[in-house]
Amino acid sequence: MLVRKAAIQCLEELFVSHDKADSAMDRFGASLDDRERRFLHELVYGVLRYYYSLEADYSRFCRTRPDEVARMALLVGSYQLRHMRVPAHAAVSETVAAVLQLRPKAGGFVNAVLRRVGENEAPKKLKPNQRAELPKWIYSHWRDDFGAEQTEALCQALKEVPKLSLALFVDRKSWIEQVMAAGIEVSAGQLSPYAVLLPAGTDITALPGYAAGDFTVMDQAAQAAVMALEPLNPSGLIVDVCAAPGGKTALLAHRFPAATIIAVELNGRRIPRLMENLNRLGCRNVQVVQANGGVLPLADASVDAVLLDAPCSASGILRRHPDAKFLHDEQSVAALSRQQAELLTEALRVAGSDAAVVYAVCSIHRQENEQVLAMTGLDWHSTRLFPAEAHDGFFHARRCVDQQRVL
Ligand SMILES: C[S@@+](CC[C@H](N)C(=O)[O-])C[C@H]1O[C@@H](n2cnc3c(N)ncnc32)[C@H](O)[C@@H]1O
Repeated sequence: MLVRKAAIQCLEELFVSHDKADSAMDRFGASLDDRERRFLHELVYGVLRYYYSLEADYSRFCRTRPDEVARMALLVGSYQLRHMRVPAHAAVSETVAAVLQLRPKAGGFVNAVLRRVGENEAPKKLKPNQRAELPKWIYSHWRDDFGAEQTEALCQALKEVPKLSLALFVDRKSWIEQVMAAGIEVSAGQLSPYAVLLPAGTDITALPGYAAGDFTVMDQAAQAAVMALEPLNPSGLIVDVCAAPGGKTALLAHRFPAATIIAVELNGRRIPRLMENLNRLGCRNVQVVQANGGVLPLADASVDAVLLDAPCSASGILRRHPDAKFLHDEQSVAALSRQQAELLTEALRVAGSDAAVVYAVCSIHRQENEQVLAMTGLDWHSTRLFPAEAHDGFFHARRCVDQQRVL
């Protein structure tokens, strides 16, 4: 009952205060033990993944619109009934017990509706966005931009639990052999020579080289953005703008060991983790600078390469962060698009005319992809990776060289 109560509180926090799911779980799950925290995670993430079909499901039995606590409880209860192997009577009674603690008056209503959900099959007919488990606005944009078939496939991929993807900083072939010898399923990723894929839920602390910092968790689609950066001078100056928590900085540092890398991060609270990660991963050629990527403390045309991994709406990684679909709307995406263009303009200022420049975001919305590039007036070679079984959704673009900057 305690876990269900925490799940209802986390979801309410997310929907009312727009807090991220992870920070809400830290707050409301603080007193839970490890097993309970895993259950809390499953409930909260499960509801966020299947929100639209769950809402369509229980709404059939509501005559009035439930208040927020009751609504969250109906989602948590319906998720257990439809997607978990919790006995139906426990799913209902434990969820109702949690509601009685939070909003006693809503207990009878939640009980009656959840019982009806349990007695009936899930609705067969859902609207396209409900089937896709997406807000209407995202579904319509994607269907218009990518077509119905591609949208269907990528939405299916977004419902799957993603594989564990690592960036490995030691010889990949022998590491894979070692892991296979231990009876763990593992394969090389196709998008980066550093990538390895393991089953979801693999305990990374049990993998070889964990203590030595031989790898970091990073989706191979994100690694592909780092691979796209090809400076003419691999021992020159590389700037990584928007660097924390430092996954791509670490990959850059290992890929270009003779280069000097400046990792720029605005948020001071994220810098200790960035430094800790770089230290743990043995990156000796990185200087961390706290600065605004929109006003870089660097002269014009002074660097050999820039990677800009801009803040975005995370639409490509919804299966890892299903809360992101509720934390953004069309207005916030438009604001992000403007911020991304400003950061990119500044990245181009510090890059020499023959410097390598890569723009990257973990969102696949055109507003955060091609529309941002269009604002530079330059030609770009861009790659949009749709979410798939073996990787997240990601977008990266490399500036085509041999062109004058038009600012
Ligand atoms: C997408 S995350 C970067 C992930 C990182 N590159 C990695 O691979 O681990 C975006 C980061 O940009 C930072 N950020 C946001 N606005 C910024 C700005 N104006 N200048 C510099 N950093 C910024 C955020 O604090 C966040 O740490």
